[in-house]
Amino acid sequence: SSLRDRELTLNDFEIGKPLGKGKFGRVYLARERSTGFICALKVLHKSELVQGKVEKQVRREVEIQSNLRHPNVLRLFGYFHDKKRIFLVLEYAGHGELYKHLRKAGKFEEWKAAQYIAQMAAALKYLHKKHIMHRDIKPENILVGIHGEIKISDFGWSVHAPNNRRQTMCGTLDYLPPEMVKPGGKDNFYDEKIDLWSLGVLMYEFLVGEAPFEDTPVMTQRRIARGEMTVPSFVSPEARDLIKKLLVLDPSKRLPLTEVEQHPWILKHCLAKGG
Ligand SMILES: Clc1cnc2c(Nc3ccc(N4CCOCC4)cc3)nc(-c3cccnc3)cn12
Repeated sequence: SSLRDRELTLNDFEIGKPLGKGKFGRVYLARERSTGFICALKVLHKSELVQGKVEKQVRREVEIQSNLRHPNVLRLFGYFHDKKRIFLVLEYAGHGELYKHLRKAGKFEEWKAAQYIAQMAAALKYLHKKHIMHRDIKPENILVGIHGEIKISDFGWSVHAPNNRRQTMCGTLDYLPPEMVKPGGKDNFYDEKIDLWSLGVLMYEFLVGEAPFEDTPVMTQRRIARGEMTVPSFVSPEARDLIKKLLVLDPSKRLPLTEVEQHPWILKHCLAKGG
């Protein structure tokens, strides 16, 4: 019977090397015995999820990600649990975490950054068409597949737009848009345009090697709220133009994803479709 037709259990898998650990669990290389299918098995401990009050978030991650099919979105093939743990059967991304490649390289060459941003725009367009906003776009949540293509992973924060987030968030503020850092921002309604802002922050970080508003937490919030950032002179004029069209305070004035895909900086570095 095919993988999808029956309840999976841990015995269906041979567990390989640990690939790494995330905030709430470890990821292992695994092979499904009957088919030899290689995948990544993410193990979450129920006790930790309850402590972290994230069980709802994990349920949402599973629900959302298991219905997504896109080359730049990491597949969730299935899940199962035993008394103590939840197991997510995920697509194996052969080249690991994008942020490790970014830290190793310092910053990416413009052609590579443009290809990654084009793939991110395609993935976000797919998600937004399903009224899903990711809300946590950053290098740490992007993996690299065996052919160098990027895969958005970790949908723990994604929700159906529009939304006003209740769950407290932790980790870096660098990627938050103005509408979420402004006082009262948390209780305003915001929509998928927050991912456009994060795409601009991601593009800046790819090209410069650090986030545009990186500072102390208080200063970061203030600089985001005012859109205060400078683009170094080594960044090409076309790239600077696209960054400026994404890092716009007013969400309604941010460049739509279709226009990101057709921006001269993207077309210059990516084989134009049908070109
Ligand atoms: Cl989900 C998921 C699917 N695939 C992966 C993956 N794949 C992966 C591939 C290759 C290498 N190596 C390539 C040679 O140099 C050493 C690392 C690491 C991870 N990693 C993580 C992960 C998660 C947390 C920390 N660290 C890695 C999660 N993954």
